Amino acid sequence: MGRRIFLLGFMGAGKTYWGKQLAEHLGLPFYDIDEVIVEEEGMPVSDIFAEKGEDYFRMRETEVLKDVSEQPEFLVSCGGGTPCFSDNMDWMNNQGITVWINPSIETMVERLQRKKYKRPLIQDLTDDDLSAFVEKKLNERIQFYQLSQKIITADELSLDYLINEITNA
Ligand SMILES: Nc1ncnc2c1ncn2[C@@H]1O[C@H](COP(=O)(O)OP(=O)(O)OP(=O)(O)O)[C@@H](O)[C@H]1O
Ligand SMILES: O=C(O)C1=C[C@@H](O)[C@@H](O)[C@H](O)C1
Ligand SMILES: [Mg+2]
Repeated sequence: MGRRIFLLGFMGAGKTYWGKQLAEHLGLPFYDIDEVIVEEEGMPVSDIFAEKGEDYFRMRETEVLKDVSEQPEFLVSCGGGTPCFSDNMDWMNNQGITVWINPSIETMVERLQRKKYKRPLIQDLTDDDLSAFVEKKLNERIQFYQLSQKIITADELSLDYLINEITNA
């Protein structure tokens, strides 16, 4: 089984939520790219965007991705945009198994409504605008996400199901 795993997908897909549990279960070192950047920068993602700009964040995201993939084994939870910038998607596909967590738009929107403030791209949107934004942005990003080696589309996931899917990838 591949012991170098990248979870990717849109904001609210559950990359962080499932990544932590999967890594613990599989006994793999866990890295959440957003969390590593926040720790290194000493400020939340929304402050990095506001104070240093999105381009700076994207540069740090690529650096952290490449740093963590130096490890022999890992489970990496990407940020929502990680696969869509620089050569990150090709890089990940060459380094390990890429798994796209792709629940329905409704599910992601519902989750994001509760945690908007953490995510600079959506923090100023009304709930009505959020759904249209997710649909449009997901459409732009699908070209990257769909290069994943494994695609998980079920809305109701369980740890056992995910482990089984990833083990078979
Ligand atoms: N299967 C699930 N059941 C219930 N809640 C979930 C589930 N998956 C995720 N959540 C919740 O939805 C929210 C978003 O999930 P999470 O933070 O894992 O998304 P993400 O894919 O890491 O997004 P981002 O790209 O913004 O980092 C969190 O509050 C999380 O606890
Ligand atoms: O989808 C995105 O572009 C983002 C997702 C989050 O994980 C963070 O990386 C940040 O809020 C940007
Ligand atoms: Mg996350």
